[in-house]
This record gives sequence, structure tokens and C-alpha cells, in this order.
Amino acid sequence: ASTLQANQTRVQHDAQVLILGGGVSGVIAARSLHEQGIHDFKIVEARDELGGRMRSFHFGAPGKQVVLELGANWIQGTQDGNGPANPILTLARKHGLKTVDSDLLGSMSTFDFTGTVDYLDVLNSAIDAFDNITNAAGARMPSAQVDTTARTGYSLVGVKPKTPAQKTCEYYLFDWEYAQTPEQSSWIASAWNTNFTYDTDVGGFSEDNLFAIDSRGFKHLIHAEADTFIVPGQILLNSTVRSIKHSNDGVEVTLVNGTTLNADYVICTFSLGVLQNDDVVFEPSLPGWKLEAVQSMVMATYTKIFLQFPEKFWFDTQFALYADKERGRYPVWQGLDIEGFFPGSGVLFVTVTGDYSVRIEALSDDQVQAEVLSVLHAMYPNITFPAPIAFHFPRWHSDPLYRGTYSNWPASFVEGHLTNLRANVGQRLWFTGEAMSEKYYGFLHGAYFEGEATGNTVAQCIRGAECAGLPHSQSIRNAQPYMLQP
Ligand SMILES: Cc1cc2nc3c(=O)[nH]c(=O)nc-3n(C[C@H](O)[C@H](O)[C@H](O)COP(=O)(O)OP(=O)(O)OC[C@H]3O[C@@H](n4cnc5c(N)ncnc54)[C@H](O)[C@@H]3O)c2cc1C
Repeated sequence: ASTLQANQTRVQHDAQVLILGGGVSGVIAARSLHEQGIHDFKIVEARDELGGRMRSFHFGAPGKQVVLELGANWIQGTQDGNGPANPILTLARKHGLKTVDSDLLGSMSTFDFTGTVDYLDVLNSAIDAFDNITNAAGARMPSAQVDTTARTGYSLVGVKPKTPAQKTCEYYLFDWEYAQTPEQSSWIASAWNTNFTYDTDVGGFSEDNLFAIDSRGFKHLIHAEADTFIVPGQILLNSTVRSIKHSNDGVEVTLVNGTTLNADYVICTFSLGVLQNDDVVFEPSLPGWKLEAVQSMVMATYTKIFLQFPEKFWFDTQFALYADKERGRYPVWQGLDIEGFFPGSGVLFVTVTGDYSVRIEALSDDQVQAEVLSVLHAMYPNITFPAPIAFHFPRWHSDPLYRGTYSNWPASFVEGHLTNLRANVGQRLWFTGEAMSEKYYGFLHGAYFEGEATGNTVAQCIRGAECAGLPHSQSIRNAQPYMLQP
């Protein structure tokens, strides 16, 4: 039976709601619909499984394989006592996911281009500097002072990294989280993004991080959650969307294989990068206010580069920093061949971010491997070690299903843009995903909360209740006009 309001005509349809994309936000949006009694939905996913940017793979030489994560790896912020829990932690507990405490600040070795050098004191200063810019950002808010870049913030609190060690420690606290530099990031949004996740004083979960080491992959928690409510006909895998035709009467989604699907509503969960790059075409094209919001947020990239050796010859800590003369050159290393992780695996990985990720995606695997090995040789000048027996890194930035790893908020993106990024276009076309989360953009829990909220709002519309939609502004204005002097 039609659940549309009387003045709306029903077209022949394949589902009441099409959820485009089966990552965290898509699966949780589906669960919200299900919980509201709406079962006539379909998740349309390009890949052969659910999970999206939760993506595991088998890594290693034959007989020495481990399951590692190409995408999300940590539950960031867990739960403090009976305080609010990260919903990803709740899912991990519910579905028995195997994790281990990740000691980001306490289990660290430090290197530069001459080998082992102890600069843990510099790391401690960088931790203080990050706290200082966070507090100073908070102090700007009550008086509505404008946002600027996090680099301005650092400079104003008197922090001006000059040595390779100082730059690397700053990188670890900042770029390694936001996947972009302080110059490229909003000062205020970076501060609240951290606080809402980690600072229990403002409702954050906890300061702790759990690292997923489950042989079913981190994605197991979203697969297992989907299994609790989804029936087979509700998922279309291997189905890549090419275009979305939308009007106030409904939506028509066309797949790359030519199939068309009609529905009353569509919830689009594609990454910000997919929306920015026209990998999916909207007909009519999205209005100017929406395009400006989409193009003004940034899709950043965070790249893990995995190596396996016949046996371990490196640090015993969980983490190591490498300070190169060039900031951001293979700076953060993680050893997995340790107790509690994957002992005996011979695996370690190094992370690069932002423009450096884009740079290495344009190189061949062999070129990147040679660069990475030259850094390891610099870290261990007195050790002769063999060639790796396995090597791999994903190219998220070039992947048309993602175009990056997660969103980052630049200083030129203002709150009104976020409102417009989240807003529906007309009554039938809805958007959700990590990038739309004001407090938790970038994070798995951001994707979760947005998916949940969008599913609930669309459910309300379907049930004929209030369906005002989310607010948007036609144009985002300055508080004061620019007045050019004659
Ligand atoms: C390398 C990396 C590390 C990360 N680390 C962490 C971490 O440690 N902790 C954390 O909290 N977060 C982390 N994140 C972020 C987290 O993974 C994301 O915020 C979250 O998974 C996004 O979920 P989503 O549902 O919004 O988007 P997605 O997971 O991208 O879901 C969108 C879905 O749409 C599909 N799709 C795209 N285009 C089409 C198309 N044309 N047709 C059909 N389907 C399509 C995609 O395949 C995907 O499944 C990381 C991400 C990456 C990539």
C-alpha cells in the first residue's frame, strides 16, 4: 500500500528507499528504517561485500599470512566508566570483535636519518602544543572569532617547529589524525573533532584507542550487525551506481550495467570524494548551495604501507617516529610483530598522509618500496636486512569508489557549509556519511551517527509524519561584507 501523502503519485518502484552504498552509514541507516518498521529498502553496493572503508585483506607470503586493515583500524575513543560509549565499541562488544589496546603515546621509539635518536621530550612538547591550540580554539568560540588554519593556531600559541624532530612530532599529533597539514586544516573544527571524541568533559568517549586485530576483519562488526536484520533481497552487491535522477515524485537510479531502479526515496552514502568527482551523475545536477558545500570540504588521504620480512629486526615498541629532513616523509611506523598483535608475523607498516599519499599513488609499487627501504636503512644504519617478502599499499585517492580515505575540514569551510552538506535536495534525495558529521567527521562513529539520524528522518517522512527536511541556506555569507577601499 502506498504510504505517500495524498497529493503525491506513486510510481512503479523497486523499493520504497534505495540506500546507495553499504558502508557503516548505509548499514546503520538501513537499521534505523528497519527499527521504524520500514522494511521495503534495498542497499545498493558496488563492491562484493558490505563494510565500505572498513576493509580487510590477507597480507603476507604463503604460509605467513595475517588479516590486516587497509582502511579503518581503530575504535577511537572507547568508554569512560558508565559514560557515553563509542557506538563502534558497542558493536565490537556485541559481536565479539578482537581488539588490542593501542598505546599511541606511551610505546614509542624515535629515529632520524642518522639512526636511533631519543627525542621523546620533543614528543611531549608536541602533545602540550596540541592541547594548547585546542584550548585556544575553544576560547575563540564564545566571542565568535573567525576560524583560521591550525597553523595560525600553533603560531599564536608560540609553537613554531623548526627541527626535523619537532616537525615529525607535530605531524604525529596533527597530520597523522587529520590526514592533512595544519596549514590545510581548520583550527576550530580540528579542536572540536578531537574533543568530542576523546574529551569526556565535553561528552567525548575516552582517551583510549583500540586496534582491531580480528581475523574476520574489522568489518566483521558491520557484517554481523547487518545479519541481525537484513534479509537477502535487501542487498544488491556488485551494483555500481552511475546516475541518480530525482524529482519530487521519486528517484530513478541507473547502474553501470544499465539496470534502472525506481524508488520513493534515495539515501546517498557515497564518500565526499565520490560526490566531488562526479563519479555518480545527478539529474538534474545538484543546486549551487549543495555543490559549494560538497566542493568546500576536503577528502584527505591516509595511506598504510605494509611490509613483511622473514623476521623482525626493528623496535619493540608499538610505534616509532622517523624524522626526515622533509616533513611527512615516511614518518610513522608501527610494528605488528609484538605480543598481543601478530607475534612472529614479520610485519610492520608505515603511514603517509595528505599530499604525500597523492604523490606515492602516482609512483609504482617498486618505487615506493625502494623509498621505504631507504628510510629503514637510515633508521638502522648498522643492520643488514633482507628484502621484504611481501609489500602492499592501497591507492584510496585514485579509487573511484572512495577518492580518498576520509574528510577533513579546511578553514574556509564554515558551519553553514556543513548544514548544506547534510541537507536533503528536494523531498526525495538524501545524503549521509562520515563527512556530514559536524562533531565526528572522518571517524567511523561519525558515519554511524549520521546514518542513524538520516534513516530516522527518512522513516518519519515515509510514515507521513512531519517531513520538513533538513534546513539549508541558499548562500553562505560573511558576517560583514568585504569593503574594498577606493
Ligand atoms: C585508510 C583509512 C583509515 C581509517 N582509519 C579510521 C580509524 O582508525 N578509525 C575511525 O573511526 N575511522 C577511520 N577511518 C574512517 C572510516 O573508515 C570512515 O569514516 C567510514 O568507514 C565511512 O563510512 P561511510 O558509510 O560514510 O562511507 P563508505 O564506507 O565509503 O561507504 C560508502 C559505500 O559506497 C560504495 N560506493 C561508492 N561509489 C559507489 C557507486 N558508484 N555505486 C555503488 N556503491 C558505491 C562504497 O563501496 C562504500 O561501500 C579510516 C578510513 C580509511 C580509508
